[in-house]
Amino acid sequence: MTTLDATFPPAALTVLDVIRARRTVDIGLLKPDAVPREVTEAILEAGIWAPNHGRTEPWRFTVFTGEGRARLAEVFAQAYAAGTAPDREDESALESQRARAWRAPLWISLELHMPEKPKMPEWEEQAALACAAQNMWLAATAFGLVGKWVSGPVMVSPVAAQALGAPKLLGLLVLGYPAAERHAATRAPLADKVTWVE
Ligand SMILES: Cc1cc2nc3c(=O)[nH]c(=O)nc-3n(C[C@H](O)[C@H](O)[C@H](O)COP(=O)(O)O)c2cc1C
Repeated sequence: MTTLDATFPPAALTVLDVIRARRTVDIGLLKPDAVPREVTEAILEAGIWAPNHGRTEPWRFTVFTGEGRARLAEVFAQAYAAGTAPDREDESALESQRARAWRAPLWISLELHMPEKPKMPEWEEQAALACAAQNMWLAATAFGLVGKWVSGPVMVSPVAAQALGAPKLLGLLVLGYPAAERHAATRAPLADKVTWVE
């Protein structure tokens, strides 16, 4: 993104600022402080305003917070166990899967529900859910939250999806207040990615 132009409308400056401020931060760098319910609801509301082709609204979210994270801990353990050969499974690995759920105050699952009679190809429904995820991440950023979209094998496991009652899981958004300064980020220059035809 180029330097912001102070003559841009205030709303544009705010949105562009929030987009630039969004940062992926490891769960180890989050404070344990809970995210207020009204903030979480505003974030979810941002999610459902994402574009979706054919008004299919293919997203469902499960919010894990507070003691509810015990359920998520079990989902992680179940998904991990299902993806690990029985002779390689060990109790300490299962425990660290469970412990992970408690290391962040807020988890939002990204569940894909294709319509019964699909009107659009699955990639479009996945793209719509990704737009919802980004909307939520940006709204969270505006509230001073940081976090990560997690999509490792456990996070997208069909076993985890089934435990949540979802046909497919595209991972989870994990959010919390930052315990440390935000790190700087870089992107390749715009000129490397854009072709102008004028
Ligand atoms: C679909 C998707 C899945 C991601 N999954 C992971 C993940 O499993 N683990 C991880 O550390 N980061 C994950 N990320 C975050 C990227 O690593 C991160 O966006 C990238 O490093 C750029 O950093 P930034 O988000 O701070 O700009 C994911 C991002 C996207 C869009």
